[in-house]
Amino acid sequence: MDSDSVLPYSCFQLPVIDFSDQTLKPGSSKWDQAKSDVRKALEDYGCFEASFDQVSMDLKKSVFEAMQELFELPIQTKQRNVSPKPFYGYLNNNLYQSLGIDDANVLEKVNDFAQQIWPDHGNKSISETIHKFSEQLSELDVMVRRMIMESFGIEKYIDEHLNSTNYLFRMAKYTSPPDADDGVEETKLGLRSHTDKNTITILHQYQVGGLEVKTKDEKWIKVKPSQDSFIVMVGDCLCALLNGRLSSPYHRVMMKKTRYSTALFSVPKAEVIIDSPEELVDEEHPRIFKPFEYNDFINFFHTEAGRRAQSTLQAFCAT
Ligand SMILES: O=C(O)CCC(=O)C(=O)O
Ligand SMILES: [Fe+2]
Repeated sequence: MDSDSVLPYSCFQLPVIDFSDQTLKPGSSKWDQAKSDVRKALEDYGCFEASFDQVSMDLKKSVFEAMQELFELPIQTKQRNVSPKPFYGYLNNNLYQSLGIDDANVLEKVNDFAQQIWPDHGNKSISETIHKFSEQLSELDVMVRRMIMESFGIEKYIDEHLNSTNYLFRMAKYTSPPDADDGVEETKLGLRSHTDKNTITILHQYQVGGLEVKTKDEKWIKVKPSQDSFIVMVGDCLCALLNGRLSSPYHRVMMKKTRYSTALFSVPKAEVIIDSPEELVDEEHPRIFKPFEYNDFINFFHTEAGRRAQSTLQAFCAT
Protein backbone atom coordinates (compact mmCIF):
# COMPACT_ATOMS: atom_id res chain seq x y z
CA MET A 1 0.00 0.00 0.00
CA ASP A 2 1.47 3.41 -0.83
CA SER A 3 1.36 6.19 1.74
CA ASP A 4 -1.19 8.16 -0.32
CA SER A 5 -3.90 5.56 0.13
CA VAL A 6 -4.30 6.35 3.83
CA LEU A 7 -4.83 10.09 3.36
CA PRO A 8 -8.27 11.42 4.33
CA TYR A 9 -10.72 13.03 1.90
CA SER A 10 -11.61 16.71 1.96
CA CYS A 11 -15.18 17.89 1.50
CA PHE A 12 -14.00 20.93 -0.51
CA GLN A 13 -14.70 21.38 -4.17
CA LEU A 14 -12.27 23.12 -6.49
CA PRO A 15 -12.96 26.80 -7.25
CA VAL A 16 -14.99 27.34 -10.44
CA ILE A 17 -13.96 30.24 -12.70
CA ASP A 18 -16.09 31.43 -15.60
CA PHE A 19 -14.39 31.59 -19.01
CA SER A 20 -17.61 31.40 -21.01
CA ASP A 21 -18.15 35.13 -21.24
CA GLN A 22 -17.32 36.29 -24.77
CA THR A 23 -16.39 39.73 -23.42
CA LEU A 24 -13.56 38.26 -21.34
CA LYS A 25 -10.75 40.13 -23.10
CA PRO A 26 -7.34 41.30 -21.80
CA GLY A 27 -7.63 44.72 -20.18
CA SER A 28 -11.32 44.42 -19.23
CA SER A 29 -12.43 44.44 -15.61
CA LYS A 30 -13.87 40.92 -16.02
CA TRP A 31 -10.47 39.77 -17.24
CA ASP A 32 -8.72 41.29 -14.21
CA GLN A 33 -11.21 39.66 -11.85
CA ALA A 34 -10.81 36.25 -13.51
CA LYS A 35 -7.02 36.72 -13.48
CA SER A 36 -6.96 37.27 -9.75
CA ASP A 37 -9.30 34.29 -9.21
CA VAL A 38 -7.02 32.12 -11.38
CA ARG A 39 -3.95 33.12 -9.40
CA LYS A 40 -5.64 32.51 -6.04
CA ALA A 41 -6.99 29.10 -7.12
CA LEU A 42 -3.64 28.03 -8.54
CA GLU A 43 -1.78 29.19 -5.43
CA ASP A 44 -4.21 27.28 -3.23
CA TYR A 45 -4.78 24.10 -5.25
CA GLY A 46 -2.59 24.13 -8.38
CA CYS A 47 -5.79 23.69 -10.38
CA PHE A 48 -9.34 24.93 -10.82
CA GLU A 49 -12.49 24.19 -12.72
CA ALA A 50 -13.03 26.44 -15.75
CA SER A 51 -16.54 26.76 -17.01
CA PHE A 52 -16.10 27.14 -20.75
CA ASP A 53 -19.18 26.78 -22.92
CA GLN A 54 -17.37 27.67 -26.17
CA VAL A 55 -17.01 23.91 -26.46
CA SER A 56 -20.57 22.86 -27.27
CA MET A 57 -22.36 19.88 -25.74
CA ASP A 58 -22.57 18.38 -29.24
CA LEU A 59 -18.84 18.57 -29.70
CA LYS A 60 -18.19 16.95 -26.33
CA LYS A 61 -20.67 14.21 -27.23
CA SER A 62 -18.87 13.65 -30.54
CA VAL A 63 -15.50 13.41 -28.77
CA PHE A 64 -16.96 10.86 -26.36
CA GLU A 65 -18.41 8.80 -29.23
CA ALA A 66 -15.10 9.00 -31.10
CA MET A 67 -13.31 7.66 -28.02
CA GLN A 68 -15.78 4.79 -27.66
CA GLU A 69 -15.24 3.87 -31.31
CA LEU A 70 -11.45 4.14 -31.07
CA PHE A 71 -11.06 2.11 -27.90
CA GLU A 72 -13.32 -0.65 -29.23
CA LEU A 73 -10.84 -1.28 -32.05
CA PRO A 74 -8.60 -4.35 -31.80
CA ILE A 75 -5.45 -3.78 -29.79
CA GLN A 76 -3.26 -4.32 -32.90
CA THR A 77 -5.07 -1.41 -34.56
CA LYS A 78 -4.65 0.91 -31.56
CA GLN A 79 -0.96 -0.02 -31.44
CA ARG A 80 -0.56 1.66 -34.83
CA ASN A 81 -0.79 4.96 -32.92
CA VAL A 82 2.98 5.42 -32.70
CA SER A 83 5.09 8.55 -32.43
CA PRO A 84 8.79 9.35 -32.77
CA LYS A 85 8.47 10.91 -29.31
CA PRO A 86 8.64 8.33 -26.50
CA PHE A 87 5.35 7.76 -24.61
CA TYR A 88 3.34 9.85 -27.10
CA GLY A 89 1.52 6.97 -28.79
CA TYR A 90 -0.82 4.21 -27.57
CA LEU A 91 -0.31 3.25 -23.94
CA ASN A 92 -1.83 0.20 -22.31
CA ASN A 93 -1.28 -0.45 -18.67
CA ASN A 94 -3.67 -2.78 -16.88
CA LEU A 95 -6.96 -0.82 -16.47
CA TYR A 96 -5.68 2.25 -18.33
CA GLN A 97 -5.31 2.74 -22.08
CA SER A 98 -4.70 5.94 -23.97
CA LEU A 99 -4.16 7.27 -27.46
CA GLY A 100 -2.05 10.37 -28.11
CA ILE A 101 -2.00 12.95 -30.90
CA ASP A 102 0.86 15.44 -31.09
CA ASP A 103 -0.04 18.91 -32.44
CA ALA A 104 -3.74 18.03 -32.20
CA ASN A 105 -4.71 21.65 -32.91
CA VAL A 106 -3.29 21.18 -36.43
CA LEU A 107 -5.79 19.39 -38.69
CA GLU A 108 -3.16 17.64 -40.87
CA LYS A 109 -1.61 16.09 -37.74
CA VAL A 110 -4.97 14.73 -36.61
CA ASN A 111 -5.53 13.40 -40.14
CA ASP A 112 -2.14 11.63 -39.90
CA PHE A 113 -3.33 9.99 -36.67
CA ALA A 114 -6.59 8.85 -38.32
CA GLN A 115 -4.57 7.54 -41.27
CA GLN A 116 -2.42 5.46 -38.89
CA ILE A 117 -5.53 3.92 -37.36
CA TRP A 118 -7.55 3.59 -40.59
CA PRO A 119 -4.85 3.35 -43.32
CA ASP A 120 -7.39 3.04 -46.18
CA HIS A 121 -9.19 6.33 -45.89
CA GLY A 122 -8.57 7.90 -42.45
CA ASN A 123 -11.69 9.14 -40.67
CA LYS A 124 -12.74 12.63 -41.68
CA SER A 125 -15.44 13.09 -39.10
CA ILE A 126 -13.38 11.87 -36.12
CA SER A 127 -10.39 13.95 -37.26
CA GLU A 128 -12.49 17.09 -37.52
CA THR A 129 -14.06 16.46 -34.11
CA ILE A 130 -10.72 15.99 -32.35
CA HIS A 131 -9.15 18.93 -34.15
CA LYS A 132 -11.98 21.31 -33.32
CA PHE A 133 -12.05 20.24 -29.68
CA SER A 134 -8.26 20.66 -29.30
CA GLU A 135 -8.31 24.01 -31.06
CA GLN A 136 -11.05 25.38 -28.81
CA LEU A 137 -9.36 24.11 -25.66
CA SER A 138 -6.05 25.61 -26.79
CA GLU A 139 -7.82 28.99 -26.63
CA LEU A 140 -8.63 28.35 -22.98
CA ASP A 141 -5.01 27.34 -22.37
CA VAL A 142 -3.77 30.59 -23.96
CA MET A 143 -6.15 32.73 -21.87
CA VAL A 144 -5.05 31.03 -18.66
CA ARG A 145 -1.34 31.34 -19.48
CA ARG A 146 -1.76 34.99 -20.43
CA MET A 147 -3.49 35.66 -17.11
CA ILE A 148 -0.78 33.85 -15.16
CA MET A 149 2.03 35.72 -16.89
CA GLU A 150 0.32 39.08 -16.43
CA SER A 151 -0.34 38.28 -12.82
CA PHE A 152 3.34 37.58 -12.14
CA GLY A 153 4.50 40.65 -14.07
CA ILE A 154 6.17 38.74 -16.90
CA GLU A 155 3.72 39.54 -19.69
CA LYS A 156 6.50 40.88 -21.90
CA TYR A 157 7.56 37.23 -22.47
CA ILE A 158 4.06 36.06 -23.40
CA ASP A 159 4.54 35.71 -27.17
CA GLU A 160 7.91 34.03 -26.77
CA HIS A 161 6.40 31.71 -24.16
CA LEU A 162 3.32 30.79 -26.23
CA ASN A 163 5.54 30.09 -29.26
CA SER A 164 7.72 27.81 -27.17
CA THR A 165 5.04 25.14 -26.62
CA ASN A 166 2.82 22.84 -28.62
CA TYR A 167 -0.18 20.66 -27.75
CA LEU A 168 -0.46 16.94 -27.09
CA PHE A 169 -4.02 15.58 -26.93
CA ARG A 170 -4.62 12.33 -25.05
CA MET A 171 -7.80 10.28 -24.91
CA ALA A 172 -8.00 7.76 -22.08
CA LYS A 173 -10.20 4.83 -21.20
CA TYR A 174 -10.12 3.25 -17.76
CA THR A 175 -11.78 -0.14 -17.89
CA SER A 176 -13.92 -1.15 -14.94
CA PRO A 177 -12.37 -3.80 -12.71
CA PRO A 178 -14.50 -6.95 -12.49
CA ASP A 179 -17.00 -6.88 -9.61
CA ALA A 180 -15.88 -8.42 -6.36
CA ASP A 181 -17.46 -11.79 -5.46
CA ASP A 182 -20.17 -10.16 -3.37
CA GLY A 183 -21.18 -7.94 -6.30
CA VAL A 184 -19.91 -4.78 -4.59
CA GLU A 185 -17.98 -2.53 -6.93
CA GLU A 186 -14.44 -2.10 -5.74
CA THR A 187 -12.55 1.14 -6.06
CA LYS A 188 -9.28 0.62 -7.88
CA LEU A 189 -6.35 2.83 -8.66
CA GLY A 190 -6.72 3.75 -12.34
CA LEU A 191 -3.73 6.09 -12.52
CA ARG A 192 -1.20 6.47 -9.75
CA SER A 193 -0.54 9.77 -8.00
CA HIS A 194 1.68 12.04 -10.09
CA THR A 195 2.27 15.62 -11.10
CA ASP A 196 2.04 16.49 -14.78
CA LYS A 197 5.43 17.16 -16.29
CA ASN A 198 4.31 19.63 -18.99
CA THR A 199 3.21 23.29 -18.75
CA ILE A 200 -0.61 23.27 -18.35
CA THR A 201 -3.11 20.43 -18.61
CA ILE A 202 -6.81 20.79 -19.43
CA LEU A 203 -8.80 17.72 -18.39
CA HIS A 204 -12.36 16.63 -19.00
CA GLN A 205 -14.14 13.68 -17.42
CA TYR A 206 -16.99 12.18 -19.42
CA GLN A 207 -19.89 11.60 -16.99
CA VAL A 208 -17.95 9.26 -14.71
CA GLY A 209 -15.73 10.84 -12.05
CA GLY A 210 -12.58 9.41 -10.54
CA LEU A 211 -10.07 12.25 -10.70
CA GLU A 212 -8.70 13.19 -7.28
CA VAL A 213 -6.38 16.08 -6.45
CA LYS A 214 -4.16 16.25 -3.38
CA THR A 215 -4.35 19.43 -1.31
CA LYS A 216 -1.36 21.08 0.35
CA ASP A 217 -2.56 19.74 3.70
CA GLU A 218 -2.48 16.19 2.33
CA LYS A 219 -6.13 15.46 1.72
CA TRP A 220 -7.75 14.18 -1.45
CA ILE A 221 -10.42 16.21 -3.23
CA LYS A 222 -12.73 14.15 -5.45
CA VAL A 223 -13.30 16.20 -8.59
CA LYS A 224 -16.92 15.76 -9.68
CA PRO A 225 -17.47 15.40 -13.42
CA SER A 226 -19.20 18.45 -14.84
CA GLN A 227 -20.65 18.69 -18.34
CA ASP A 228 -19.69 22.26 -19.10
CA SER A 229 -16.38 22.60 -17.35
CA PHE A 230 -12.76 21.57 -17.63
CA ILE A 231 -10.05 21.11 -15.00
CA VAL A 232 -7.07 23.38 -15.61
CA MET A 233 -3.91 22.17 -13.88
CA VAL A 234 -0.36 23.47 -13.38
CA GLY A 235 2.42 21.20 -14.67
CA ASP A 236 6.04 20.99 -13.52
CA CYS A 237 7.37 23.15 -16.38
CA LEU A 238 5.09 26.03 -15.41
CA CYS A 239 6.25 25.64 -11.81
CA ALA A 240 9.87 25.87 -13.04
CA LEU A 241 9.16 28.85 -15.31
CA LEU A 242 7.61 30.71 -12.37
CA ASN A 243 10.53 29.89 -10.05
CA GLY A 244 8.19 27.84 -7.86
CA ARG A 245 5.52 30.56 -7.40
CA LEU A 246 2.88 27.96 -8.40
CA SER A 247 3.14 24.24 -7.74
CA SER A 248 1.93 21.32 -9.79
CA PRO A 249 -0.59 19.33 -7.75
CA TYR A 250 -0.43 15.58 -7.20
CA HIS A 251 -3.46 13.87 -8.68
CA ARG A 252 -4.62 10.34 -9.41
CA VAL A 253 -7.59 8.41 -10.77
CA MET A 254 -9.62 6.13 -8.51
CA MET A 255 -12.28 4.22 -10.36
CA LYS A 256 -15.29 2.00 -9.90
CA LYS A 257 -16.85 2.21 -13.34
CA THR A 258 -15.48 2.29 -16.86
CA ARG A 259 -14.48 5.85 -17.44
CA TYR A 260 -13.32 8.09 -20.29
CA SER A 261 -11.30 11.29 -20.02
CA THR A 262 -9.40 13.64 -22.30
CA ALA A 263 -6.39 15.82 -21.65
CA LEU A 264 -4.90 18.64 -23.68
CA PHE A 265 -1.30 19.18 -22.56
CA SER A 266 0.68 22.27 -23.48
CA VAL A 267 4.25 21.00 -23.73
CA PRO A 268 7.59 22.84 -24.18
CA LYS A 269 9.04 22.26 -27.65
CA ALA A 270 12.36 20.47 -28.11
CA GLU A 271 15.42 22.62 -27.47
CA VAL A 272 13.51 25.34 -25.63
CA ILE A 273 15.29 26.19 -22.38
CA ILE A 274 12.92 26.41 -19.42
CA ASP A 275 14.21 29.02 -17.03
CA SER A 276 12.47 31.64 -14.92
CA PRO A 277 12.87 35.24 -16.04
CA GLU A 278 14.98 37.51 -13.85
CA GLU A 279 11.80 39.36 -12.75
CA LEU A 280 10.93 36.32 -10.64
CA VAL A 281 14.34 35.96 -9.00
CA ASP A 282 15.41 38.13 -6.07
CA GLU A 283 16.81 37.78 -2.57
CA GLU A 284 13.53 36.57 -1.20
CA HIS A 285 13.08 34.18 -4.15
CA PRO A 286 16.45 32.67 -5.10
CA ARG A 287 16.49 30.62 -8.31
CA ILE A 288 15.21 27.15 -7.34
CA PHE A 289 15.58 25.18 -10.55
CA LYS A 290 18.40 24.84 -13.05
CA PRO A 291 17.62 25.88 -16.65
CA PHE A 292 16.63 22.75 -18.56
CA GLU A 293 15.20 21.25 -21.71
CA TYR A 294 11.91 19.35 -21.46
CA ASN A 295 13.31 16.21 -23.12
CA ASP A 296 16.12 15.93 -20.58
CA PHE A 297 13.58 16.29 -17.78
CA ILE A 298 11.36 13.57 -19.29
CA ASN A 299 14.33 11.27 -19.87
CA PHE A 300 15.23 11.68 -16.20
CA PHE A 301 11.61 10.98 -15.21
CA HIS A 302 11.82 7.61 -16.96
CA THR A 303 14.94 6.55 -15.07
CA GLU A 304 14.75 4.55 -11.83
CA ALA A 305 15.77 7.63 -9.80
CA GLY A 306 13.20 9.78 -11.58
CA ARG A 307 10.36 7.38 -10.93
CA ARG A 308 11.33 6.94 -7.28
CA ALA A 309 11.70 10.66 -6.55
CA GLN A 310 9.08 12.33 -4.38
CA SER A 311 9.41 15.41 -6.61
CA THR A 312 10.76 14.62 -10.08
CA LEU A 313 11.53 18.28 -10.72
CA GLN A 314 13.56 18.78 -7.55
CA ALA A 315 15.43 15.51 -8.00
CA PHE A 316 16.16 16.36 -11.65
CA CYS A 317 17.45 19.82 -10.74
CA ALA A 318 19.72 18.30 -8.11
CA THR A 319 21.45 16.17 -10.80
O1 LIG B 1 -8.01 10.77 -16.48
C1 LIG B 1 -7.86 11.75 -15.77
O2 LIG B 1 -8.81 12.38 -15.30
C2 LIG B 1 -6.47 12.22 -15.40
C3 LIG B 1 -5.41 11.90 -16.41
C4 LIG B 1 -4.06 12.39 -16.00
O3 LIG B 1 -3.84 12.79 -14.90
C5 LIG B 1 -2.96 12.43 -16.98
O4 LIG B 1 -3.11 11.90 -18.09
O5 LIG B 1 -1.88 12.97 -16.64
FE1 LIG C 1 -1.97 13.88 -14.86
